[in-house]
Amino acid sequence: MTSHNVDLAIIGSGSGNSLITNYWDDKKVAIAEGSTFGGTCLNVGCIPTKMFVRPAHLARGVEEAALLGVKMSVENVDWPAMRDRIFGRIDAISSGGEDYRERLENVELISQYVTLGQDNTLTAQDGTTISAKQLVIAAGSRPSMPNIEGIELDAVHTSDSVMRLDKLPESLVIIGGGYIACEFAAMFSGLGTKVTQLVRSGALMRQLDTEISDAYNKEAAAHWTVRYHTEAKALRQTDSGLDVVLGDETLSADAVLVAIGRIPNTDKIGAEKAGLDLHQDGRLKVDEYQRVLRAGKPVTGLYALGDISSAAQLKHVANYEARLVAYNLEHPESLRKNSNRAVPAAVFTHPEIAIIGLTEEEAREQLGAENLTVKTQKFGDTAYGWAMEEQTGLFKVLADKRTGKLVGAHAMGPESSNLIQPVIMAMNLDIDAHTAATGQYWIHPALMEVVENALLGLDVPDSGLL
Ligand SMILES: Cc1cc2nc3c(=O)[nH]c(=O)nc-3n(C[C@H](O)[C@H](O)[C@H](O)COP(=O)(O)OP(=O)(O)OC[C@H]3O[C@@H](n4cnc5c(N)ncnc54)[C@H](O)[C@@H]3O)c2cc1C
Ligand SMILES: NC(=O)c1ccc[n+]([C@@H]2O[C@H](COP(=O)([O-])OP(=O)(O)OC[C@H]3O[C@@H](n4cnc5c(N)ncnc54)[C@H](O)[C@@H]3O)[C@@H](O)[C@H]2O)c1
Repeated sequence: MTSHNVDLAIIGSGSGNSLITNYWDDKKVAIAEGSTFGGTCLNVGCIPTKMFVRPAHLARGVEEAALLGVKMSVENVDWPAMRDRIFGRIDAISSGGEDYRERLENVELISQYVTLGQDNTLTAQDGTTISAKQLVIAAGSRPSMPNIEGIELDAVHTSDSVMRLDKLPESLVIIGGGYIACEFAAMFSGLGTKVTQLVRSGALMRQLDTEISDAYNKEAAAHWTVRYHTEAKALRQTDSGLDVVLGDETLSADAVLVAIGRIPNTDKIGAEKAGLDLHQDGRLKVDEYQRVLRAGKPVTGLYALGDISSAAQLKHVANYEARLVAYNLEHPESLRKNSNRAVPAAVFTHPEIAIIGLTEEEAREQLGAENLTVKTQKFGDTAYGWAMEEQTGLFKVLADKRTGKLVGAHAMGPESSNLIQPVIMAMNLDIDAHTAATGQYWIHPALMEVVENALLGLDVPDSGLL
């Protein structure tokens, strides 16, 4: 039986892989990865999805062009070429990263699933044991599946498999109304698939600020079919695809995509058996230094990061936590705390959405309505918005009237994920709204003027700048 004694062991090769800095060059490290090297973001998450979003966006360009007096048509969507270009790049990056780790003398790559034992030990599927001075759990999350008849059928997909389909489905039923469902609904419908999205509640992306959520739901429903208050009761194989039973009614589709949330892999690593503290949703509990808790106390030398412990299942959060854990592993005598700064996110659906901080409802509750100032700037009321004939985009900012402190921003429209960054910067660096608006030049007539105008529209104290 093989056993390894190492200075550092890591479960998971997503953000966990970046913990292996030069500091470990003269020390022993083991990294366990039971699936494809590189984790979710690279192989089945952020990167391939956005590589599909781009061609879908181009295909949708026909709509915008028509508004501007250019008649275009999409001749052909070559799904196999698109898919092979995307995974031709991604698979090579994954296997290149794996080869690199395998070649490093100080690193032991364990290409198997492992489970936790006592005192920072791990056991692999073939019985290999790893005993580590410090251990990091970065084992991520996986798609959650509803318990309905037919869920195991071949034509039922999750985000793990739907991007590798042999051909572009003519029709697709998507179950779910969150990030993944809305990104794939926009992507497949943009490429020409007839998409029907089934949502249990009365709104897609219902956690959004209500003004943005209302605007987004209107736009989504104008581009693909959204069925609210609708649940799939059973899925049945047919000669041509699947029947999706809704109750009295049945929909037919080539394929079904399930996107109803992701569950942390704590069960897979045996976290409960190892006595580690869990949140109700199955995440590991960690303290402000990312140390894993057992009976409310941090376990010496045991850290967690990313989807397995974070409320925000986002790659920039996993990467930030990896930088923090890397620092703390290397400086056990002077640990640094998680900044707990506001977490931004963007949803690459159509139209694109970006968010940071409080919604208007939350801000009213927290600051008091009388202390809140809000401005919603229409993209269509700026020079570049005219150039684009933009009719739906919104950029909303919220601030404390008394101090000018920005407390949130919510955007829907082209390039929202980029446009929101100056507000993220102002919020993180504590720059008040008036200084952010007037303390710099804003390039004219760039689309970014949407943000300038939104900030200028707030009722906040004058910074003295012009
Ligand atoms: C379709 C999709 C699109 C997304 N798009 C975005 C986006 O645009 N922007 C964004 O910020 N976030 C996005 N995300 C979320 C983002 O991908 C995750 O938050 C991030 O990848 C989490 O990183 P991680 O290191 O915590 O986990 P992962 O990258 O999932 O890594 C965990 C690794 O651990 C391995 N593992 C698990 N259990 C074991 C075990 N017992 N033994 C050995 N190995 C194990 C897994 O195989 C996996 O490779 C998306 C996610 C999905 C699914
Ligand atoms: N652009 C991005 O940053 C990005 C993109 C994709 C995924 N992600 C991350 O991945 C996470 C998971 O994405 P997701 O879309 O799977 O989850 P989600 O939490 O965003 O949305 C899940 C949706 O499924 C619904 N739902 C839950 N159970 C259901 C059931 N049994 N039947 C029908 N509907 C049900 C929920 O009401 C919700 O609308 C996201 O929360 C996000 O953090 C981020």
